[in-house]
Amino acid sequence: MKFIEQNIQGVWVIEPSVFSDDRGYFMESFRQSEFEKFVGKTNFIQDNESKSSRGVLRGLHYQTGEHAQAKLVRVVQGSVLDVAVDIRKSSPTFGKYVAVELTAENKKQLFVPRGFAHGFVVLSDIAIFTYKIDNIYAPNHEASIIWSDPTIAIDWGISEDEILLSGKDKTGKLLTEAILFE
Ligand SMILES: Cc1cn([C@H]2C[C@H](O)[C@@H](COP(=O)(O)OP(=O)(O)O[C@H]3O[C@H](C)C(=O)[C@H](O)[C@H]3O)O2)c(=O)[nH]c1=O
Repeated sequence: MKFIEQNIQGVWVIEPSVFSDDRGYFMESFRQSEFEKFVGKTNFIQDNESKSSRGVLRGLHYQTGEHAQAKLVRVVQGSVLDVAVDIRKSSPTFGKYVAVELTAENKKQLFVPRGFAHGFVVLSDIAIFTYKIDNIYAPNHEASIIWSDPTIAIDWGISEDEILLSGKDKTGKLLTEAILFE
């Protein structure tokens, strides 16, 4: 299992070791001791899964204040471009983002720390997205930043007319209006 810190401190790409044979493959998708050696103490308490079709963009989401969530995300079918945006006002990388293609083939995972907005866009016909979070779902403390925020200027890798959004995501706030982290 390889841990590669990204160009924003605290954001990690994890590449599990895959053992293939004539039956298929085996891999450890998560080992707490290894994870904590690189990323630090994290207590994941909830697993989520979503299925989406090509062009669906879920994000940019986060939970505010003490309800903030760290996420360990991966794709088990298809492929997505996954994006984590630093929205901590005091961070030297405030407003900067990491974008990584996560696919069922490359088996890459992305660790998104608390203090980040997170989202992904589906690049394959179907994508099944599964992830661990370290703080319980708090619907009254959810917030969204619009996917097309001009200050962040994310290159999603697909044309705007292909993007499918929920009603909530169509009304995400600009970074300049959003509730941020210290
Ligand atoms: C997130 C969540 C949702 N729900 C229910 C609430 C709605 O009835 C339904 C769909 O929720 P939503 O449209 O917010 O799902 P996503 O757009 O996939 O939201 C997620 O998308 C991006 C990628 C994220 O990083 C967050 O984990 C999360 O915000 O599931 C729950 O019951 N528990 C939960 O933890």
